[in-house]
Amino acid sequence: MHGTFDAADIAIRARNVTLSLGTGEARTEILKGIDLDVARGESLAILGPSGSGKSSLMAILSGLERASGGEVSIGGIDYGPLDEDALARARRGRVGIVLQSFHLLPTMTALENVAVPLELDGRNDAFARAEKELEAVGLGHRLTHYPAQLSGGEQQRVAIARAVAPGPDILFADEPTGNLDEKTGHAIIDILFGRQKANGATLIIITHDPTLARRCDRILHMLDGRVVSDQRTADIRP
Ligand SMILES: Nc1ncnc2c1ncn2[C@@H]1O[C@H](COP(=O)(O)OP(=O)(O)OP(=O)(O)O)[C@@H](O)[C@H]1O
Repeated sequence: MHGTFDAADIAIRARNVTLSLGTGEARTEILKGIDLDVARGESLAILGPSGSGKSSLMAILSGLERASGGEVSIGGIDYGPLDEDALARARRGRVGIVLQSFHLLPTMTALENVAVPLELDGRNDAFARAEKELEAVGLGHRLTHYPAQLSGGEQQRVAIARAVAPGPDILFADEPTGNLDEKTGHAIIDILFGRQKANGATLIIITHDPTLARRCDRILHMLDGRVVSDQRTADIRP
């Protein structure tokens, strides 16, 4: 396995992570023992067929969901003993997440969706910063629109602006270009990689796009709840 680093350089560490969901006969083993170290500042693409467990792994690594077994630590903090409040506090401002289903608040405008989390974090430049982030994703003209008044791709871009606005140490994105045309998709990816470089952030992207995967430092392939290959992009032949 690639990715064995000094403890201080590790952004994410997972050991024998398992996830089982459902009860009785419907109980399914979704993750079957994942071991993974991701270095600070590294970019990692997760590829694999539908249902292989990519989103489930991201949910656990980002702290949105609890593993059934094993250990997960982010930036040296062990998630296991933390209660929900402590976990939320540990993640706030340090972990940015862009999910497939955006999770925008329907009663807030695009600007408020990005600014309010910053405000809750105690930043007094929340609205100015949110406006800048929305301009960076090409939505300067949609600040006062509500999610229902935005296209899927525009909602995607609001979700990305919201995730990157606090300058997180670790950025997770689940198929960030899935709803975007090719040109907008490339622009969004440039923003994600730009942020990663500028902040020395760690970037983890689930994608079905091999070209996007190749822009990452490292590519992980999943199959049936397991990591079946883990390669540095520089070692992959063209
Ligand atoms: N709450 C649940 N109860 C039971 N099974 C679930 C639940 N959530 C997800 N699964 C199953 O877990 C497996 C992995 O799902 P996951 O969404 O992690 O896959 P994925 O690789 O991200 O797929 P995709 O590329 O389609 O998004 C799937 O077979 C899915 O049906």
